[in-house]
Amino acid sequence: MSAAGSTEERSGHPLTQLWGRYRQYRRRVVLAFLLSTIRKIMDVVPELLIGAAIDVVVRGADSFVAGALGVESRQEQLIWLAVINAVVWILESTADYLAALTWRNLAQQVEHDMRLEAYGHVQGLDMAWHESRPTGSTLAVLNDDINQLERFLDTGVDKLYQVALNVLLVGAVFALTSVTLTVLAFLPIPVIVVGSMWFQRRLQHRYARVRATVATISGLVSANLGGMSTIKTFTAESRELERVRAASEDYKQANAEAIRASSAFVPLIRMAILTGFTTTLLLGGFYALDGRLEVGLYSVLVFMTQRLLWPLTSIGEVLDLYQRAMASVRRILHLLDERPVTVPGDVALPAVRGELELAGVRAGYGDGPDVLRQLDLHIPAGEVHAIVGPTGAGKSTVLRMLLRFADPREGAVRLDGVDLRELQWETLRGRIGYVAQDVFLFEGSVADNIAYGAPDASRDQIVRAAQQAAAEEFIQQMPDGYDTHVGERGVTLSGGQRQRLALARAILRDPAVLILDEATSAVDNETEAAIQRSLAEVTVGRTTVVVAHRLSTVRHADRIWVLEAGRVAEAGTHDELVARGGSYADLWAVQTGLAVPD
Ligand SMILES: Nc1ncnc2c1ncn2[C@@H]1O[C@H](COP(=O)(O)OP(=O)(O)OP(=O)(O)O)[C@@H](O)[C@H]1O
Repeated sequence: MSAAGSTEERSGHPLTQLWGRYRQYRRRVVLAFLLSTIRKIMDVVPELLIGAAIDVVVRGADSFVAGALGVESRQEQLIWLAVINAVVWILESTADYLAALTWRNLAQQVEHDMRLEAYGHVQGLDMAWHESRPTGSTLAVLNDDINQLERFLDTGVDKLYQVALNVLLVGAVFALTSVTLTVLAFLPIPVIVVGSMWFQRRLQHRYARVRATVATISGLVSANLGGMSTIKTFTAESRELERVRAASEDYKQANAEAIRASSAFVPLIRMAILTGFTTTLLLGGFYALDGRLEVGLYSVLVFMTQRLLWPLTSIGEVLDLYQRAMASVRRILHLLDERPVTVPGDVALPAVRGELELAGVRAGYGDGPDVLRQLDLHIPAGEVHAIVGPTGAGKSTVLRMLLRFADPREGAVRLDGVDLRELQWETLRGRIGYVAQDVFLFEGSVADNIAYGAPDASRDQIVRAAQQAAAEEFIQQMPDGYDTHVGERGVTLSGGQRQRLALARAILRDPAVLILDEATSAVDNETEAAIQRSLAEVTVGRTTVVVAHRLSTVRHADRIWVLEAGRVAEAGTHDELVARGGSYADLWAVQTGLAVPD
């Protein structure tokens, strides 16, 4: 099992799995099939009526209609046939409308449910899972693959069913008429079926490749859109265009292969149809001339052969849709089969004091090397502790452990003495305020963003949190103050402003534990001083863990942990560490200008 997640593949055909998964729609599926059946039956009847009409004209009082309805006059018989025909057409039109409505609504409903289920599922997967794959490829499943399934359910299933039902119904008419003709007219069908299966197999892996290339393009494009400023800074536009071109070329190639295979299908079927049609035309004609077959029935059979075989040409198109949809369903189900590794426990602490502890923690990413090695760290409730150290020492990884974005490979992380693995998310993450290095702001107003973790907060509470985070001043200078819209990822705000909003957001929840990852790295000295003053106020009564590069921000901490290569190199108060003359003292000297780095 990799740290990125485990997969629990359910076996079985994708459609069987869907059938099992969406039990609530079974009745609607049955209804849709029923309506499709009525429509198809009504669709075949006019052909029989044509035969009956010819029969009336040729045989008069001896016709099938005369026998069935007890009407002798040809004119009257024809009027009856016209009335029946009108009724059949009305029934067919009604069934057609209702069938289309049922299938399409079903497709929309399944698409909606599946999108919600898949998105909800993705939200529940580990951070490690999210970090281990490009966002774009997850997006491709959530958008393209789910749309592909919708397209198939919308018209594909119905078309496939129509083709199969057609063979059955027309087959029944043939069988009732002449066994010889049935055998001959149906001769092409095994060729078509075997041919279809052969094509299907050839198409299957081609479509899997098409879906995979879609995911690659989506991943690349969404990553590039996110990193547009970097692309522009390095004038890498043409290089990136080239990469997208290569990925798109791959997609085109994969699609071209699939199209080549699926297009060859129709000509093959046309040849088979020609054989069946010619046989019925000639042999049926000879039978009619010999008087072994009624003229009316002969005309029915000729029409029916057309009926039987021509729709089979659309089977290629339907199979195409089917194969694409199945490739998509497999990808969706594969995503749904991903299981989170870090699942919540069931312990709920009534009140969280905020004591934190890492005991003998060994941790890392994926299958990579250990990033934290036998780390012991104890943070008593209510104290302010800082974690410092060179870049890559594992500071952010410690915070990751505290938020339980991942579990340690060895050792334990505890909150108030309880292993995090035993706690409910609400007790753990619900009681922690976290300000990340890279602040994410949502579409909405400034106030909405501050209240993100406490949607019921009053405007007064929001303003108070903003004041504590030293954000009040710049918010008031914005065009609509707290109602100013901040765009996607808060692009209208500076890095420092974003950090302060994130801080206000964390404070508003009144968390027992406040975790700040470089929360003041993007602010100027004056703002930092303002935040420091606010922090002195907001950290009272709650445990605070601060990761910082700028040591001035943490010099008043109750304890400073200096990490080096995943271990605690030294720990103590600022004064103790400076007096000790170790790596912290060196770093302090460099940062305060008392020494120059080597
Ligand atoms: N998502 C990740 N996947 C794989 N390795 C990672 C990931 N994040 C961090 N690492 C690795 O873990 C190690 C510690 O990273 P971490 O971010 O904890 O260090 P840090 O002390 O916070 O560094 P900085 O001060 O630069 O933020 C680094 O070697 C880094 O390469």
